[in-house]
Amino acid sequence: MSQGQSDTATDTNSTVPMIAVDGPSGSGKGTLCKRLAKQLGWQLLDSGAIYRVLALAALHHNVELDDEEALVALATHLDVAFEAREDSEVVSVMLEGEDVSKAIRTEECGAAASKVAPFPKVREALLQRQRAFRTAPGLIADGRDMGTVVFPDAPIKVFLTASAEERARRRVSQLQSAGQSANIAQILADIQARDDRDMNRAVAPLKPADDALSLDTTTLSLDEVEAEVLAYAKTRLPELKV
Ligand SMILES: Nc1ncnc2c1ncn2[C@@H]1O[C@H](COP(=O)(O)OP(=O)(O)O)[C@@H](O)[C@H]1O
Ligand SMILES: Nc1ccn([C@H]2C[C@H](O)[C@@H](COP(=O)(O)OP(=O)(O)O)O2)c(=O)n1
Repeated sequence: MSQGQSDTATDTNSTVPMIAVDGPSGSGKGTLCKRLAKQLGWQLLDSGAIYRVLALAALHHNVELDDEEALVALATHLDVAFEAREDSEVVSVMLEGEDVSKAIRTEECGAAASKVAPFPKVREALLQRQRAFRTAPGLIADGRDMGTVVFPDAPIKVFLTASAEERARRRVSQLQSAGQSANIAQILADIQARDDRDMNRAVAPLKPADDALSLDTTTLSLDEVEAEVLAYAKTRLPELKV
């Protein structure tokens, strides 16, 4: 099937084990998923990076963030690649051959990604590209609709939450460690605006799948979150080697 065509509700590689991790910005999905992928030796899908790259491509090509048809054309032909560097664990995100790993991580790009994401045809155009990541030995998928739409038959689904205030504090420390200045009130407002857009869109809204483990990480350390998710994963897939 070519990208952009509609598909049935399930993905095609449903025998490959996987963990779907969804949740709002700053709940700890990215950090948890990187740890799990390393621990299990599985593939990693950072679906948010794909939406961020699409938003960046729209800015580069002067496409308005509300022009659905133009965004669909961009999404269908999006020249995005995830390149592992030989000398480190870092994965570079490439757009049209250019390393955009840093450019896509700004709060502005996150907000722009959340604005291109509500369009149903845009999401459909990116569906197969995401499902193609489900290859042996397994997949850790990070996003908003991994457990509900992209991989509804994932055997393990986790939904991370944390209070908006805690998520804003985490984002501020993250930006400060990267040498950037950050205003907590502004970051909190950005997080709340993004939550509102992501949770209230008509298609693939941010919400836990019915069969997901919901975990509030507000007062948990990263180690505690990882341990709890791995313990849960073992109950669902006893053959898991951890
Ligand atoms: N449970 C936690 N305790 C403390 N810091 C956390 C926790 N989870 C995530 N963080 C930190 O918060 C920041 C945002 O986490 P990240 O994994 O990027 O969230 P998300 O992918 O959900 O937006 C990172 O700097 C990360 O190290
Ligand atoms: N599966 C996904 C992943 C991200 N998105 C959209 C909505 C999000 O606000 C943006 C950015 O997602 P990303 O996961 O990179 O953002 P955070 O790291 O959680 O701040 O993309 C989506 O609609 N569906």
